[in-house]
Amino acid sequence: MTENLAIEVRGLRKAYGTTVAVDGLDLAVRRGEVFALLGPNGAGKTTTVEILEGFRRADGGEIRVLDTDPRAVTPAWRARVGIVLQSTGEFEELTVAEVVHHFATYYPDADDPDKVIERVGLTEKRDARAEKLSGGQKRRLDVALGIIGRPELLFLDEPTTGFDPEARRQFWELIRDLAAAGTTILLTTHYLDEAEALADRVGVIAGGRMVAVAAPADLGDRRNAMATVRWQGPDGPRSERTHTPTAVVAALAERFGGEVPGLTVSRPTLEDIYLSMISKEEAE
Ligand SMILES: Nc1ncnc2c1ncn2[C@@H]1O[C@H](COP(=O)(O)OP(=O)(O)OP(=O)(O)O)[C@@H](O)[C@H]1O
Repeated sequence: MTENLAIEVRGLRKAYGTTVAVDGLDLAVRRGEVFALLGPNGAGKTTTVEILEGFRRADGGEIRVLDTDPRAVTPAWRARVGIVLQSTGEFEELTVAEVVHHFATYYPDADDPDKVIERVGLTEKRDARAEKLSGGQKRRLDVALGIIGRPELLFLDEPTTGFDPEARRQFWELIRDLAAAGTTILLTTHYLDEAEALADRVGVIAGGRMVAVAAPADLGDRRNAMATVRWQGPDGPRSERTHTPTAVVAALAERFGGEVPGLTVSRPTLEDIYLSMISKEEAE
């Protein structure tokens, strides 16, 4: 398998009874990359991620995670991988500081627990019991537990669900810091702006298969998608879809003899592209 890949998967398959959750999925995540998995509810994202984490057994396929098949993992491999699941909450009685200090003892080269508590923005809550935390604060604690072992590879399953906008921005900064320090990150998210803000590449899963992989700016040939030019005409709002928005704007500027009233130029957002991709897949 290829050396510079943190994750390499070919032909992954997993069924639950007659439900085929993952149906021949391929995935390659480079070392040091932030990779976001997108896909509708039930597409197979969590199943895939949990197989990569060694928590579920695949029915078939070749899988390498940090050069190891997760069907045969060792404690040494576990220590190199950080995991933030969709929900935890087994440590309700302990304080934030106690939980994080406790988890630090599991790892050979753990980070400083107080530093980690600060990084996730829980310093003010360090002595609060986990059961007293708000939903978003619990999620931050989950993230602290995912990164306390200084993982080479971090899995984040819908990490910012329940975060307020400020907490989300802080979390994004944390992810950028981790990525800048060389951590490979695989995240699943339903927030397209999050994928766009964080991911080097996104992979779209539909019906248990990978249907597209690209940088967010390139997904679905987005860079070359038609632009829409809008402006305020004498009789009301006007718009024109075009591959050459600059030429349209130049012509408008000439026609108006200067500033064009209400001028905007827009291209499809990542969400627009994603939704059209998914509806095409569902139609097939
Ligand atoms: N433990 C299980 N037993 C039976 N079926 C399951 C189980 N886990 C998942 N499935 C089914 O497998 C399919 C894929 O589910 P999965 O949780 O992997 O999707 P997902 O992409 O993570 O969805 P979401 O965005 O809702 O989290 C779904 O049809 C789901 O109902």
